[in-house]
Amino acid sequence: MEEDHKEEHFTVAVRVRPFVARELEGAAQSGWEIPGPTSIKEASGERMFIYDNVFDQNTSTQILYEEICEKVIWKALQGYNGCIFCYGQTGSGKTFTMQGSRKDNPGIVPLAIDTIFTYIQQTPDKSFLLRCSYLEVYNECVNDLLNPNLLNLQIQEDKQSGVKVAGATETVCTSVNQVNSLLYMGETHKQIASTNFNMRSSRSHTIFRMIIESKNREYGNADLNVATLNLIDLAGSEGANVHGTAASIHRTREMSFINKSLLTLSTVIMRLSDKTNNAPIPYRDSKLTRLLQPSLDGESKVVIICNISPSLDAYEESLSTLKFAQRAKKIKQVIVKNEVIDSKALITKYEAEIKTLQEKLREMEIKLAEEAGNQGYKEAMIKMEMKLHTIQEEKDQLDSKMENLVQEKLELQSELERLRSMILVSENVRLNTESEIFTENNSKLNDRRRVRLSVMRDSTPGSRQSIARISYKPSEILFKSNNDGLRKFPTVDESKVPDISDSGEFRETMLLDKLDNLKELLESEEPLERMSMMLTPQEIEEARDSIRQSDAQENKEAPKIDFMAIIQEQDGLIQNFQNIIEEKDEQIALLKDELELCRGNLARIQKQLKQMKTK
Ligand SMILES: Nc1ncnc2c1ncn2[C@@H]1O[C@H](COP(=O)(O)OP(=O)(O)OP(=O)(O)O)[C@@H](O)[C@H]1O
Repeated sequence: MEEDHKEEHFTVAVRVRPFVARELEGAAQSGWEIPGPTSIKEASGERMFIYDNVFDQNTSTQILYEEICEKVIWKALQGYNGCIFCYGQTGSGKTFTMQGSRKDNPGIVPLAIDTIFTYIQQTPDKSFLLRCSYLEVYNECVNDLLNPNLLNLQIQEDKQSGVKVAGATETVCTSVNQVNSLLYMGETHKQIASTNFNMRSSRSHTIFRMIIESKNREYGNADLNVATLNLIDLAGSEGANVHGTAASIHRTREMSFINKSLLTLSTVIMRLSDKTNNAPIPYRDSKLTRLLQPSLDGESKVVIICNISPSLDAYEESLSTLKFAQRAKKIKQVIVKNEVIDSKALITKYEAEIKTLQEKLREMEIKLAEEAGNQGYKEAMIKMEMKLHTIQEEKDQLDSKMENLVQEKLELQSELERLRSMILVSENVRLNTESEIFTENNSKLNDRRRVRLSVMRDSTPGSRQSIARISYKPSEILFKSNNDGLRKFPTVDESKVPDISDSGEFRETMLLDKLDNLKELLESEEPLERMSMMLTPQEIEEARDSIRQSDAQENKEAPKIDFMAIIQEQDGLIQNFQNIIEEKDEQIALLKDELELCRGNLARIQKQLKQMKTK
């Protein structure tokens, strides 16, 4: 059940009716003044009372209803119990306020019926069930006003449905007219009698009860609310001397029951207003308070309208009513909403709640998926950027490797060119070698060649490649050694040296002549001395050493040079270079493929990244 603490739920109002004809016939002296909308004061004294509302003689029931009653009806339509009752001495205007005159001054009951049906009409998303009963408590008996045969009905109580009148007629009403018919029928069965103060005095407490069931159409029986609205017209209290001697025993008995029940009501109200008193509240002391218990002990929105006569003649009764209202004013009420605990309705309600929760869950799942998607997207971006970076690095490395390979290839090609030029030199040598082999009769030339080779060998020990590195200059012969750079020997008169570009045997003869001359020069001391102008002392010494070594070698049998082997070795070397170049070419081709792949990946990843960033 849902509690509602926000509003004041126990409203106490005072209504002062106008003077009636009977009173106007007399002095019609006013006993009360109404200084403001919430206060009432003794006309001839200083006593003043404050309530939630004080309505003067000129206030219509319609205004009173709208001010304090309509909200109770609205609450009942939302599932909160409501109770409106009129309290006051006989002839003070209770019935006028509660029932009114149907045409000119409708009372609270018809106005409430109008409100209920108008609301039902204007609320298509809800369905309602309205059940009406009309009861009276007369001489401590509960009678059914809708069925005069149902008298002295039993009040039953259980935790589930609260206080109920067993067997009371409950008529399902579907229209205003139907309810009005019921009211009319009930009033015909009411205990009415003539009193000194009222020609048609209600001798019973009447309770018009409407049970309003409402449910939201969408959820079936879920959210089924049931509210009980009690609209009570109490019998008027009377003083013992009211009927005077004319009062019959029957009327005295009536009066006794009325006063007793009103006294009990007054006690209950007093106890409810005094929270310091923990004694049980005497609801059971009267049928009226038993029936009103659910409304009074905190389950209903309650409005008490205390009706008084304006006349000074009724001062004591009016004062008594105002005191009762003062006690009631102290009651603090917290109301609760009644929801049906029917298992079927509960299942439907839980199903509706599950459905709502499932929808919420689905919404959350979608949200989470979107967030996860965003997260995944971010992670994918980071991964791709890292991959892009790695591929970029790989590409740079491949570029640099490729550059190195191309450089190596160029160097190799250059070396190959040089080797090829060597071949040319070797071929020349081969030609000479062949002439050496096949021209046996040219012994002088043969001797000279032997000498030349000997000199060359001595000058470049252990290196046959150095032979290929011999270079000719007009003024000197240079022997380039792998180990110690150049050894320089001066030639004879430069002007007489023929142009070495001349080919053939002449060039070789000239060279051999130069060598012969050099040898001769080196063999004598004198020429060496003369050569000192041209050579440094160290060079002269080196030349002498060379001659000595040469002499020593001359004594031995000069080894025969295998020119074919040298040439073959050169050819092998060239072949090796060619192989290496081919290998490099293959590597370059592979690298090119890899680079192409890298470029493709790079472009793809960059495109993906661009797409992701534009999302
Ligand atoms: N506000 C009012 N304006 C005009 N007439 C009123 C008003 N209140 C009451 N009356 C008239 O006063 C008379 C007594 O009113 P009513 O019958 O409602 O008193 P009551 O408190 O119900 O009395 P009882 O307890 O004896 O039934 C009626 O004639 C009624 O028309």
